[in-house]
Amino acid sequence: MNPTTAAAAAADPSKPVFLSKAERQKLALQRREEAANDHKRRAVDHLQSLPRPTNPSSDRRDSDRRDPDRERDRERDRDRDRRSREHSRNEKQAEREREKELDAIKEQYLGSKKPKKRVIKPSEKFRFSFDWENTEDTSRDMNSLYQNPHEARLLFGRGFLAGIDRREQKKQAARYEKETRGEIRKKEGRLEELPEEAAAQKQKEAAAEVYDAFDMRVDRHWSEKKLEEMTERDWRIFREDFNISFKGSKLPRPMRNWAESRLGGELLKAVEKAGYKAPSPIQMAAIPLGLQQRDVIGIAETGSGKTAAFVLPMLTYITRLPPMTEENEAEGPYAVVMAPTRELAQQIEDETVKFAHYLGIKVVSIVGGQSIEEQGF
Ligand SMILES: Nc1ncnc2c1ncn2[C@@H]1O[C@H](COP(=O)(O)OP(=O)(O)OP(=O)(O)O)[C@@H](O)[C@H]1O
Repeated sequence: MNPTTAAAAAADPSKPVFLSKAERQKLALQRREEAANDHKRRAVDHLQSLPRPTNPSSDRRDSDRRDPDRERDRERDRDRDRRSREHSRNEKQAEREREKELDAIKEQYLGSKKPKKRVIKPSEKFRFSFDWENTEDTSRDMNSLYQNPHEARLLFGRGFLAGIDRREQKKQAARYEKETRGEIRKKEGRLEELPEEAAAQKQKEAAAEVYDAFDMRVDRHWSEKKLEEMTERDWRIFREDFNISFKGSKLPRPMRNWAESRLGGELLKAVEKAGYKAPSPIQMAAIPLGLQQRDVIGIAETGSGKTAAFVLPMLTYITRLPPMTEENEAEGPYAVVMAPTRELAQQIEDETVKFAHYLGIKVVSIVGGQSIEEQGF
């Protein structure tokens, strides 16, 4: 406002006063500043009027400060709780350790009982399974032919079904025959059964009560059978009788007696002369394998005839080799048997000599600690 206008306004306030642009801008700025200040003041007033948030810890601290005894008591309680918790935790830990130790002892003495992993056979794994059971099928076959399936009657009651008690089948057949005869009689208008029919029926019923020769048939023992008559079952019983078990593939049958062994005639004579009436189980099992020149690990108790079990096939093999002459004698012995002790070496020599003697085969045992020249000749 210039001095002239200001003076004029002061002189007469009711009169409109001309304000220049600069004066108007200045006035507007002043008004805005006042409004902003006013707004700020109101906001501050509002904040101060709000309730102040209380600080609990500071409150507690204040009250604690006021009551230190109570705080000490509380601290003591907390300490006691902590100690009792620790104690029970330690006890539980000790209990667990004791149980573990007990389990370890049990496992050592009773053996572990780890559950075996069940191996699912491929046939079980890939078996096709229907979504429903056969019995759940409630649909009825509309064809009456299939509603009452006919029970098979083999050869009009004369045959037998496998797996079903033969006596039961005979009784059923006799009953069926009686019923059929009755129906025929009715059709023919006869009331009474003919005496021969009644007798035949009685005979049939009586026969159904007893086991016939076929039912009672008992298979012969393997020892009464020829080699070619032996069945798988007979061989199984034979192996069980002599406690013979094998591990390996393409195994030959064990020999049941010396006659069935494929030892040469000379050797069989030697066996007879040695007084070996029947082969021992290890000989039954190992000699056929030895004669096939297979590698064998034979396990049998001491004194069970293991020596003859490998010596006899060895001698059989040697008899097939060309005889020893001046030309080939330097090539070495026909066979070498190694033994872990001198006693065993001598024992094997004695046993081998029993048979080799008849075949003209020379046997020597060579042991450590003695002159080789002395032993070789
Ligand atoms: N089939 C047989 N019949 C009768 N006696 C036999 C028969 N086979 C072996 N013997 C005799 O049985 C005795 C023991 O045989 P052998 O020494 O071969 O047994 P072993 O199983 O080798 O014993 P070890 O384990 O002590 O070596 C020998 O005197 C032997 O002559």
